[in-house]
Amino acid sequence: MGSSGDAWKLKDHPKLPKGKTVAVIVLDGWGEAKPNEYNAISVAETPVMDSLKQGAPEHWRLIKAHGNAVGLPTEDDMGNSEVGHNALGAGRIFAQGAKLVDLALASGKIYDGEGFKYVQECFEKGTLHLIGLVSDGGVHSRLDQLLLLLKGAAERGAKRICVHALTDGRDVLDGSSVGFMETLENDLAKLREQGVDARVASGGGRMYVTMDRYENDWDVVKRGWDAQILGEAPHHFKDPVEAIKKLRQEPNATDQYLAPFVIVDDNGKPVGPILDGDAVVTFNFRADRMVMLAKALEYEDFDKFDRVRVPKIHYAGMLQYDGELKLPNKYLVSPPEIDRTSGEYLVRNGVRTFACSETVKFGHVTFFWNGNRSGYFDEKLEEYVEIPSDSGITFNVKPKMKALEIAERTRDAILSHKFDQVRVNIPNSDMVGHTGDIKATIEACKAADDGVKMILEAIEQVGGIFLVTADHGNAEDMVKRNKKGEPLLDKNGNIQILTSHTLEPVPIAIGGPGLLPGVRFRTDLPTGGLANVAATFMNLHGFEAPSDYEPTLIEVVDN
Ligand SMILES: O=C(O)[C@@H](CO)OP(=O)(O)O
Ligand SMILES: [Mn+2]
Ligand SMILES: [Mn+2]
Repeated sequence: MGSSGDAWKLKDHPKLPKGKTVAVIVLDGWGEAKPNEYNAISVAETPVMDSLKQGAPEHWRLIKAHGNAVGLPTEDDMGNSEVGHNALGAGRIFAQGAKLVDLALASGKIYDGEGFKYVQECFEKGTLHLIGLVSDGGVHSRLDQLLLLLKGAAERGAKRICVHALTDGRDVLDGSSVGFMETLENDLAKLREQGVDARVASGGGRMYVTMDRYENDWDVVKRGWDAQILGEAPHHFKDPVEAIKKLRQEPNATDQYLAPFVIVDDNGKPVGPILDGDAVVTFNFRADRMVMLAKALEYEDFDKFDRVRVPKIHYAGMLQYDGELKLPNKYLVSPPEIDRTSGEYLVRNGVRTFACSETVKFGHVTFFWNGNRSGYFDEKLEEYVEIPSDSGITFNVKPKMKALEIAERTRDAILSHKFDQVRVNIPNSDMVGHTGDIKATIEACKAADDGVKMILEAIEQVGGIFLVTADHGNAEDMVKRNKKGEPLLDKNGNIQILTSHTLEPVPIAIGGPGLLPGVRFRTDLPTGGLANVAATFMNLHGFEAPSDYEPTLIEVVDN
């Protein structure tokens, strides 16, 4: 595609005009649930979002943001930013990494590919290292996939295997890392009985070790490098379950922020630094938080931190994390091929596009939005602005994050009249929601609402159109619940805080002075989801969406 201009040409919408400035606002982690004390969004002062809701059903409705609607394996899979922004930007539902890996493992095809063969070359003499997130969250990785991969690799000749485990507590309950590590240890023990020297070699909390994203804080990746590659960490343990239990007792320790540790033998020597001749697989399927480590492992010219020692390894990702950068070069499962995104179509039809967020979500409205592709389609027509995020803090400390700055830059972009589409991600409800701090999350939701207000005011001034939605739920439910929906208590009688995303639907609202009076949400698409949004805003730009896109959510009635 793309060689001929005609292939990209979008049909004019029969009724809707071109040339209106359209603001597409994504509130990250903003779902819809019944008001109650654990619904930070309902408790927070959010006059703008509340007023949009008054527009239901014509200009406000709910859409699905989890499970099959975003290409995840089951309806029990909560949504996440990767699949959410992929669906929003691509306008179609693609089988996502989680599902593709499931299929490749079930069919055994994962072992037939070039990627596995490449790592397999090291099995005779070297160690196979598996680095990734150990939980059943299903957002970045899944423990059951890791266990299958361990078994499969052992059956195919791996004699020595080291797992470098990152603890979660963000997609799953805080404290659950102990149980996941026990499960992993159990399986490793079985492999040891079969004569495979299989063990955990290092660990640390995902937000403090390895899994930074969008180059917000390279120290995070360095801490992982030191533990995983060099075998150096401030804490030494003989047993990984023991390690987690002990480190969780440190002040403010959580699964997400657990200090890095290495496992040592009876002589105090690290059991699994990564050495020349070893194989490495990063087993997360999701891209954003693996790209930085992949760069450190793969790039010869790398200057983000001193790697000290760069082992000669055979490295493969579970997936290729960045198709444009071909990073990593080798991978076990081919990623979804998300082509012909709305971003590319609109730019190729002359829509001048501005995208903005702060660092921790910047790639969401650029990279994920554009089908896991970095960079511009057309530099002359696009501008992507990244507001630097705070680093080295948990976001409950500064719940306003950069919402104001994002809104200001977006307002200025709208008022400049240089853009036809402005697209933003406002991260507060998600990033602060993940800390589990309800009070801070309430402040975060207010800050997000203030940000929306500023952007809508600018749209008002230029006679434009807005579309406000979210990528998945988070802040609308901060407590773990039983099947009846009642809050669950822990053994001390405290509520169990929910730090993860949810299965809730998300709102979508349209409006602004540029919206023709006859435009309203259709009533014949009750199960609409995030993938229906792209066709919707393409219409608002005056175009018909390509015929294979999920249908638009709007219709135009003659008044
Ligand atoms: O922080 C992240 O990596 C995920 C949760 O694991 O959140 P989001 O999908 O909203 O980016
Ligand atoms: Mn998100
Ligand atoms: Mn999130």
